[in-house]
Amino acid sequence: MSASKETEGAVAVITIRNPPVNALSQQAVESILKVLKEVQFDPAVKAIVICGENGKFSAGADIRTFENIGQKSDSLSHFLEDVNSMAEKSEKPVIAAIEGVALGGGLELALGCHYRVAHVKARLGLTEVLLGIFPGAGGTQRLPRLIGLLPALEMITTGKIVFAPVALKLGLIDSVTEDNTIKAAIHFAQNVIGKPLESRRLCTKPIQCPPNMETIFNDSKIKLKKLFHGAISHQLCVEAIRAAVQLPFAEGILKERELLFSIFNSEQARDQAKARQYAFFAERRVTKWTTPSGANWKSASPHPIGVAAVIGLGTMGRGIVVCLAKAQIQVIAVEQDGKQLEMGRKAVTKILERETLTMQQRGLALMSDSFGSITFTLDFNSLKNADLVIEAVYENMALKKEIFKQLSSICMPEAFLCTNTSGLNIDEIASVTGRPHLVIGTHFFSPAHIMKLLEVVRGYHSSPTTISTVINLSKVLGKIGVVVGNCPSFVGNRMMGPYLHQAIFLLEDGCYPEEVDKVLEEFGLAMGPFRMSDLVGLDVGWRSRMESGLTGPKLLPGALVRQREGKRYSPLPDILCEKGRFGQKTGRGWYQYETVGGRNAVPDPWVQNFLHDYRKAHTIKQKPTSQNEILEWCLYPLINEGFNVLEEEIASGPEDIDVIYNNGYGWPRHMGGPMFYASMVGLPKVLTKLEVFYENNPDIPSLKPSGLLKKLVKQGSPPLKEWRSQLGYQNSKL
Ligand SMILES: CC/C=C\CC(=O)SCCNC(=O)CCNC(=O)[C@H](O)C(C)(C)COP(=O)(O)OP(=O)(O)OC[C@H]1O[C@@H](n2cnc3c(N)ncnc32)[C@H](O)[C@@H]1OP(=O)(O)O
Repeated sequence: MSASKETEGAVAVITIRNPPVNALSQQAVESILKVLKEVQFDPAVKAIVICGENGKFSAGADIRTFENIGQKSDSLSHFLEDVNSMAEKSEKPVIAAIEGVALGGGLELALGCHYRVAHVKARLGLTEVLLGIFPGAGGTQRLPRLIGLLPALEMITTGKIVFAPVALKLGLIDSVTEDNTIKAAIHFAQNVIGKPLESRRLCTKPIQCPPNMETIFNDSKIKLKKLFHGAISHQLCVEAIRAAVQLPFAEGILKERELLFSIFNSEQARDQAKARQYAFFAERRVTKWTTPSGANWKSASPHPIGVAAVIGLGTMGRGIVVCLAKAQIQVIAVEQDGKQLEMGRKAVTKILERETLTMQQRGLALMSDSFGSITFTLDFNSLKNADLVIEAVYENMALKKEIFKQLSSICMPEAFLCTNTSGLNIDEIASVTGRPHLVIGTHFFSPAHIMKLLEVVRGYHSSPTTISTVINLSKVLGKIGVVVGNCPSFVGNRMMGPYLHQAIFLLEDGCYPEEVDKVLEEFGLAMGPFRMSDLVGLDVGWRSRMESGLTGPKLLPGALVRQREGKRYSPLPDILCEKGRFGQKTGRGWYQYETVGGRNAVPDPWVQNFLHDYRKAHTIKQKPTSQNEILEWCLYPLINEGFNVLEEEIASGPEDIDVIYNNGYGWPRHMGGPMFYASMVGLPKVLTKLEVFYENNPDIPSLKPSGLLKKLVKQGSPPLKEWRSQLGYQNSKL
């Protein structure tokens, strides 16, 4: 953890060294300061280049030291600003040579330099806000001065990362190179020796501001509130940028400091920051997967995938083809019906065209000159060339088994066979093949080319190599793969079950869909349960309930309307489906939409009358329900199911569940994930509430508190990072 200096003629090169990403720890910053001072006073040095070791400039402050949030990151920013200020005031030109990443404090350091030279593949951003804080080392004051108010406002308030070509257009950097960045920066430095530096010092630069600034700031705050719900740091960013506009630089720096300090002084803001930082490390933690049998990420090496095949070109299949092609993997896309194949081809081509445009706008055209080639075919035999096959036909066990039987005989003996299912039994599918160890579940989320989550479902026989290969593939696809066990609905959807039932019971008891959705959306969920159900399609669950005899022709005669096998049951969604109200796809569901396929959910008087009549018919008394009761009634059973999932070793740790919810189910990151949220609320409180709920509703089994939750409370509610040790994964070799 140090910074070192070498000289190249009259140019001193300071290299930041703190593997793996040259994070700016206190020690690293001290070291940079020391070397920077040294070269200032060395008469042989006429210019200074600052770079990072191993192709990475710096990923910003060392987040590992933030655990003590309130002291460390706050003082670290002040300290880093001292370095930035020293570089800025230097009488010798200082050039940042940016390779890999310049993020957070890393970019703030580069902003303190007089010039910035970056490699074409470098990524730059002030990402602090995504960790619940904001740039506190001059970033909010310097960036608007460099690139203008509006682009700076966007970058700082959203944590947006830009690639070097875009950074060049924005004026964030001065030069882009495809060659050796440090050499290019040294060359650049030699050319600017002796040139006046005053105009290069951002602290002296005025900000170009549009006349309607107040409107811009207010609109920005409203937009951020919608986008990030109750997240405080985004709002504070706007205030800091307002200070940059209204105050001289030195006073702006003080205001930035004061606002950053206010985060550490507010319990809510501090909790949000902790949640976001936890979410960051949870995503890294899940890559170090482990299984109950003791296999883990270290015990197997992934196989590279050159050719992948996708069977079925419905919505999911098309999305999967797109993400494989974008990762430059050669794709064989198979359909059994000519018309479907043609529709699939057109849809994939259209998505890829859109993606190309987006990439060009993000300045990525240079890097993605080609997608992986795609062969669209009706010929199943072409699958013999694939290293890995992803079956993505609709959810029907008989059909999937038929396909896997064929795959077993057509594919190379070492080819991996994946099934894209949201809940079917992986072992049953694997059982028809001669290679169950190479069979695994890959639960993609819709739209598959956009959603980051991939639930990787290990079957009983899935080998560590198979798991490792698919986890590696998820990374290649830019996704986060989370290894889960094989049980009905796996982790995410299984936990959704009790949550959705609870929400529907609220409608029986007197609430309306929009009321329930509002509470959960204000909590921060991307969509409330009813808007989400309308988006997914109410018919999906209806079909599965008909299949399992809960409703429809298979329902046993004499079954009570609101009970199944002694458990509370609500027929409300079944009735909606019987009336053709499937959600957005039919223009009517829990809400009404302007058109079939419309997205703008409007409360529907028909639903309100229908609920009113239903309650009357079943003599249900309308109970007043507070916002807090709605929240606890819906979220605590979801969390409880999370504890069951952990106890049954379906998820290997709370982080796995939280990563699934943050990336697949629109859980607000500033709440960390459902298990983190439970730990913040306090396990005794969650348990007590569940006990009361269950006592009053013994016909709802999902309210019965999980054994693991009770055990943890009995043990004095240890912190979340210790829960894993209470699970059955003791034989893990981590
Ligand atoms: C000085 C105070 C002022 C400013 C405040 C800040 O700067 S806050 C920090 C802002 N920085 C960021 O938000 C960057 C966070 N990191 C990333 O986005 C990615 O890690 C990155 C740098 C793009 C690299 O991604 P990649 O996929 O290549 O690797 P991975 O994410 O697995 O990271 C590798 C290991 O490095 C650890 N790590 C990454 N960034 C930091 C960091 N800033 N501080 C500490 N550690 C960091 C990461 O946890 C991985 O560790 P491992 O033990 O291997 O899991």
